[in-house]
Amino acid sequence: MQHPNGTVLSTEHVDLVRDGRYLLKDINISIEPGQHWVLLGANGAGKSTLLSLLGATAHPTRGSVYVLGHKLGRVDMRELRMDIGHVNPRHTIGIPITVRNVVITGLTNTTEVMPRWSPTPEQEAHADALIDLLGMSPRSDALWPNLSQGERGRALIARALMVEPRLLLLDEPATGLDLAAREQLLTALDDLRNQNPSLASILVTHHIEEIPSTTTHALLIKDGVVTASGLAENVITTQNISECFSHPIEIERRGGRWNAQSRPRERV
Ligand SMILES: Nc1ncnc2c1ncn2[C@@H]1O[C@H](COP(=O)(O)OP(=O)(O)OP(=O)(O)O)[C@@H](O)[C@H]1O
Repeated sequence: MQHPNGTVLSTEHVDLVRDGRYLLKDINISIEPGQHWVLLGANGAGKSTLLSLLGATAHPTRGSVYVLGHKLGRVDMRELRMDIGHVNPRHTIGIPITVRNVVITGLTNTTEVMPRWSPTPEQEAHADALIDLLGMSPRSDALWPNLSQGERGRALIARALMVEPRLLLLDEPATGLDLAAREQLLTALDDLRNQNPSLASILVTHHIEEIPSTTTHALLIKDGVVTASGLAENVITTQNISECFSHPIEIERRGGRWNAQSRPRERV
């Protein structure tokens, strides 16, 4: 394995081509422990495609991707994925299992608790601690089909954390949440990051209001090309966001969070 303080993730001149079309072009990023990135871009910009490379679920057509010290293509991707927490709100669980068991399945990366397998008391205690961290203790025994969208989102983050990942990937975690549920989720993320100073994370969204205040860096992507990347306060600006979304948008930052408002086009 690699040095504990090493770069968590990096890409060098990465292209991803499908059916003769560039979905990603010349992507260069480097993510260190303790950094929390947001990936912003319009529909179809390439955010999920980039996340699938960074989460070791796809290979680049050209260039190199290093995840947790391993170069993709020279490592067992399945094993590598065990060290990455991946939160996908579209994760499907077809059977009625409890929140606690959903979280426990993070250890085996399965949709149900594996037959003839049971967690150790330490693993059970770890699951309970994560459920508590995400504010889900009162719903620990609730069945998955009976959970609200917001409760599911928080349960899935706890599930992703079971393997104590060094890298947490969040693909539009606030999708479908109402205002209160979104705010609870963002607070839970901020708490999680404060309690795990070496954790690195990447959050994908197209909503500026869904960026947690603990975000340190941002990457803007448009048509598969990075249009800006670096410290969040330098990247999430009126000019950069307007260019990335091809629309005049006014950006404001208040209390660590960002707001976006359409800016009327200037008359010519
Ligand atoms: N396997 C594939 N083969 C061909 N094209 C693909 C494939 N996967 C994605 N695409 C295309 O690549 C582009 C980027 O898709 P991607 O899902 O990464 O965008 P996104 O930024 O996550 O969009 P959204 O915000 O709508 O979720 C889209 O035009 C999509 O249709």
